[in-house]
Amino acid sequence: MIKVGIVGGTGYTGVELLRLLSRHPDVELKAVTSRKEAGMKVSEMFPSLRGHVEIAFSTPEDAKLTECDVVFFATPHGVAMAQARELLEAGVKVIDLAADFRLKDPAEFTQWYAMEHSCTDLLAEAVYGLPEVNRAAIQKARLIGMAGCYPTSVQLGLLPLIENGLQLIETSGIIADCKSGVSGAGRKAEVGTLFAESSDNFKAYAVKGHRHSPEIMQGLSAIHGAPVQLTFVPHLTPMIRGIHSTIYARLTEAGKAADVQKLFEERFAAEPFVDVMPAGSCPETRSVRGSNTARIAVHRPGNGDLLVILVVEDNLVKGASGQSVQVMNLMFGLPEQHGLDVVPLLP
Ligand SMILES: NC(=O)C1=CN([C@@H]2O[C@H](COP(=O)(O)OP(=O)(O)OC[C@H]3O[C@@H](n4cnc5c(N)ncnc54)[C@H](OP(=O)(O)O)[C@@H]3O)[C@@H](O)[C@H]2O)C=CC1
Ligand SMILES: CC(=O)N[C@@H](CCC(=O)OP(=O)(O)O)C(=O)O
Repeated sequence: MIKVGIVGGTGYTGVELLRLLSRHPDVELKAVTSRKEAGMKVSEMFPSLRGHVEIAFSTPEDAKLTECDVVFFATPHGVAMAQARELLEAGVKVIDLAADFRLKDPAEFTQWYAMEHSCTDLLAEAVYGLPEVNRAAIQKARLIGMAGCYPTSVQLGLLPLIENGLQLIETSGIIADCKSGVSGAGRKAEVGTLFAESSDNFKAYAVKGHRHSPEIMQGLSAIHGAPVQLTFVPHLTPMIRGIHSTIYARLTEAGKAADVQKLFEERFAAEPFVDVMPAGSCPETRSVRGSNTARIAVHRPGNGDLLVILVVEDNLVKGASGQSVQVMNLMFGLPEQHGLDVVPLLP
């Protein structure tokens, strides 16, 4: 059994990890932390886990994390980088759901996250947690910086078109118009996520620049092998879960001649968690709710030169906790689907 620790078990991604790992056949939950709720039984705080999770929250200091095989950080940015070195030195694998190990350039990290990076020497070793791109490296890794929620959807939507230098779309001027449910902002109290503020309302935010822009461009440029430029605009929608990304890209002459539907179907045919929908489809966020699946549809309106790619995912599952369980499975040589065989919840 893999001994698992979770730092930050009271947040939305933490409780989602608990939900998934409690059904995982190869996992033993050793420690779940909360500074505020230490001592309380997990199932007392989250009755949905009664009968599934028996342990109580402990403080990060009392949690005996060095006795685990792997520790997930479901914490705000800046927490994992303070503890990663000690855990790695104790032989514990680290999976950070926050952004501490996503950006390779520490100056860029400081620019977007307004804090110094405290272990820049680990940045080169850290592997970006997006299995459809980095599967082989993840299998060998001991430190993972999980892909962000929006960046997962945008990179999956563009992957088949630009991989390994492919020139099927113009690699500058791409637009990613993305919408997220409110759980994307986390469980902490904030005015913007109050019911009266976020329900019956719809708005863009961070239009001037969102911290996922550099992550998306770093990832796409690595996939392409040359710079990729994109404008990313996030929106807050009155849903609880879900991300819907609409990506606009201009086809090159080679792209106009290609069968893009077939290209997507073939690229993702062997991927357990990416579903390419039939031509003409419009995927809905509720078709992936609670599951680790991303669904993609490709359109070419009016047979023109603009490609429109639609991607939906559950921000808390494929966008965070589910994908990190997928990554854990790869790191421990387990079947990728273990613990993730969940049918989406309707309505
Ligand atoms: N929500 C989403 O859709 C996604 C979130 N993420 C990322 O995952 C991380 C967690 O997000 P989310 O679950 O939404 O956040 P929440 O705000 O819901 O939860 C944060 C958790 O971290 C704990 N925590 C806060 N500060 C510290 C600290 N200094 N040391 C130890 N524990 C701490 C909190 O518990 P306590 O204060 O009691 O210790 C709480 O359990 C974030 O970095 C986020 O960016 C990634 C993808 C998607
Ligand atoms: C709706 C909402 O507020 N979403 C968050 C993104 C989700 C998140 O927490 O960020 P990571 O994926 O980087 O970990 C935001 O825009 O800041």
